[in-house]
Amino acid sequence: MAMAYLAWRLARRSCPSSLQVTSFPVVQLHMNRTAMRASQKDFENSMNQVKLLKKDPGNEVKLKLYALYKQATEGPCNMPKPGVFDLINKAKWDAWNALGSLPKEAARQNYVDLVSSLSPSLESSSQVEPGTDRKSTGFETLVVTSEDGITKIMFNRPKKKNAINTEMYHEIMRALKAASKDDSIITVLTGNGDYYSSGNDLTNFTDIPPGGVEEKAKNNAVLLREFVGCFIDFPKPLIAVVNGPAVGISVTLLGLFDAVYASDRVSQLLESKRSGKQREMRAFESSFSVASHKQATFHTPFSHLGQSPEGCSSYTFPKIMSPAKATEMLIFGKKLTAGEACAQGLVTEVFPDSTFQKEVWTRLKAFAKLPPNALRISKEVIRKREREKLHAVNAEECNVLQGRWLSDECTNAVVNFLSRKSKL
Ligand SMILES: CCCCCC/C=C/C(=O)SCCNC(=O)CCNC(=O)[C@H](O)C(C)(C)COP(=O)(O)OP(=O)(O)OC[C@H]1O[C@@H](n2cnc3c(N)ncnc32)[C@H](O)[C@@H]1OP(=O)(O)O
Repeated sequence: MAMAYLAWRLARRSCPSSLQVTSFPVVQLHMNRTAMRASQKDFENSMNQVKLLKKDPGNEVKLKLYALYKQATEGPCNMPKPGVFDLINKAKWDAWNALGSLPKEAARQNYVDLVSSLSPSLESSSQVEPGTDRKSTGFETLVVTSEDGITKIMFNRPKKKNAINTEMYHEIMRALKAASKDDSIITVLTGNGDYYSSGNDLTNFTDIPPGGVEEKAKNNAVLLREFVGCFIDFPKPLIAVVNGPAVGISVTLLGLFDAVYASDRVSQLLESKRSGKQREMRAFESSFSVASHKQATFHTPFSHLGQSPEGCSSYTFPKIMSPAKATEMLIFGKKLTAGEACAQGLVTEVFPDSTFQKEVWTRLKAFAKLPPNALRISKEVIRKREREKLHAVNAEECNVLQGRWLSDECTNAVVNFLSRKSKL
């Protein structure tokens, strides 16, 4: 009996409150010990789950996981405190040391609880495994699905950063036309892989038809005008889920969307790059062996490419963010973080990266439960005032671009891009 009591006292002292022994029946102690063995098993499963995380949970969560792991396996922090300039190890030490004398079992349970709270990013989110160019029926460059009242059009050229080639322009138009007529309530565009889209596929300028570059430029201008027109006239709420960097036309079109959601990784990683700390941030990321995802940035390098704005951005961007901010993006090619894009009105809302997909899709499913006719009619009330103007702007932008595509500035920029790797 004395041994059982001793076991009970030990169990009582080290049991996390969730397993607190309140009475002293041996069977209760046995059940709790089984629960603790289960939590050890859960702990090991959770460690494996962390390695399978599809979405980077963010540095704060990774520090918590590190600290709980150390506390659960080694007990209270037993490392000497790193120097102030050893940023990564100092952050880790602080996180572990903050747990004080938390018992190993409690740390283990907290670790399991934390990993299970990340479970949405363990499930397949809206992403298809990058690199697996899974084809939907009828599309080569997109994955189009329709469920929960949402038609999702996912750019699916992840190996080419979802660059939009001629085929993809046509497929996006076809998918939008089908979505405007199907029984879905809202339509969502997003990217598969680490990029939302790197914009126009620059090889679009290389397959020259018999009529020469003039015919190519004219054909591209006709295609672009029809493509942007589909976004101007799209009748349902159109929402962008910007899962990674967006470049060129994939950015300018956002001015024609009804909502744009992006994750906050931008502020963490792009700003650390700007402050020269990116090396530390990359090293820190790799110490958690979680696939580092590209931060969502918004870049319109038109001048660098010898080109000019499209997607009605020459009209929408000054209206959305002021002429000066539009100039910084469209003329000088300033790359924005999601936070900056949100501050300037191009992005509607920024979400924590660790919960981005879960929060956004929960919200979109709620939107899709709203009365469809009210949504369409409300969008029409807003869009009809601008529709004629937007089509006129689109026509003018395409005419200007048709000339730009024949310029030496554009030709040189495209050649430089396409030949850059051959120099390596
Ligand atoms: C009908 C015509 C309509 C025209 C409309 C007007 C539209 C204008 C625009 O959209 S302008 C903007 C065009 N886009 C760009 O200039 C981006 C070019 N790409 C890059 O700068 C880089 O690839 C990157 C910063 C997006 C990514 O860099 P990195 O992470 O180093 O990856 P890689 O460069 O190795 O890219 C992987 C792979 O993808 C190919 N690729 C990426 N983007 C494009 C692109 N826009 N066009 C063609 N190919 C692209 C890249 O070449 C690599 O291919 P490889 O692995 O070498 O085969």
